[in-house]
Amino acid sequence: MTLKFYKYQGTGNDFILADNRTNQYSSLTTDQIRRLCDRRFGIGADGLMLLNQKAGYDFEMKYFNADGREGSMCGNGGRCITKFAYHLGIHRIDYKFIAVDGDHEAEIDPDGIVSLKMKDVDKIRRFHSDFILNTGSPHYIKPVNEVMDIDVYKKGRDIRYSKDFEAEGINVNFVEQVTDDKIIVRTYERGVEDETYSCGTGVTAAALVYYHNENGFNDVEVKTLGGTLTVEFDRMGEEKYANIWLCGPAEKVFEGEVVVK
Ligand SMILES: N[C@H](CCC[C@H](N)C(=O)O)C(=O)O
Repeated sequence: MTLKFYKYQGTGNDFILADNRTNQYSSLTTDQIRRLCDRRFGIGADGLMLLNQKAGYDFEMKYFNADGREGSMCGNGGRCITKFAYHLGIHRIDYKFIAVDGDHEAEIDPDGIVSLKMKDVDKIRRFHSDFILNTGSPHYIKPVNEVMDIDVYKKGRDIRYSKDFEAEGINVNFVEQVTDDKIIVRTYERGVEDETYSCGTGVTAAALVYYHNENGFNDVEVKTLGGTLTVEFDRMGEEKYANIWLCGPAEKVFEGEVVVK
């Protein structure tokens, strides 16, 4: 099969996208997706997404991690696929799409910034001196000093493959607070099994945890290795977070065709 693909990135979290509205790519296998995402044998990406047709929605987002397996929600992916939908001619003021964790809304600013509404969060678990929560994907949040000096691959891997998380896996975020409304996040991603330049659901999780700690923000600027995102949300009483929006750039990098064997 020949795959017509589009490469996108959102703060350095990069994806292969394909228009699957006629189901022509639905038969892609785990091995084929893993190979396409491989940075030496393939196009190279943190994940692959299919844009599917879905009644009642502008589109459906089907997301696969770089290991070829279907992942849980991807925040940067959701922002990139919205831009992709726009480029395919699906023009809306308010996009409505469905992903693995349910319904999402998204908007594209005149300056190209894409904002994505994330699912509500109603539980943040304490785990020793760290935190665990699900923002569409499961996240482990570890507060640290000097996040740039951390060996994210090694330390992230140790947590991800520890007894508590080995079976299901978890995404591990190391977070440094810079000022009252600014944090830096570095993420070890499950399914990529490496550090990525940015993880949207991880950035969202980190922003919520810092509010949960009553540091008082509801509009948090988050720096990642690949750029800056903002997270806006309302805290509705104890441990209930709603109207969570993840905002930042999402750009097409190139497009092409590849023969998939
Ligand atoms: N990069 C993604 C997270 C992908 C989730 C995936 N790593 C999984 O746990 O299935 C993001 O921007 O939110």
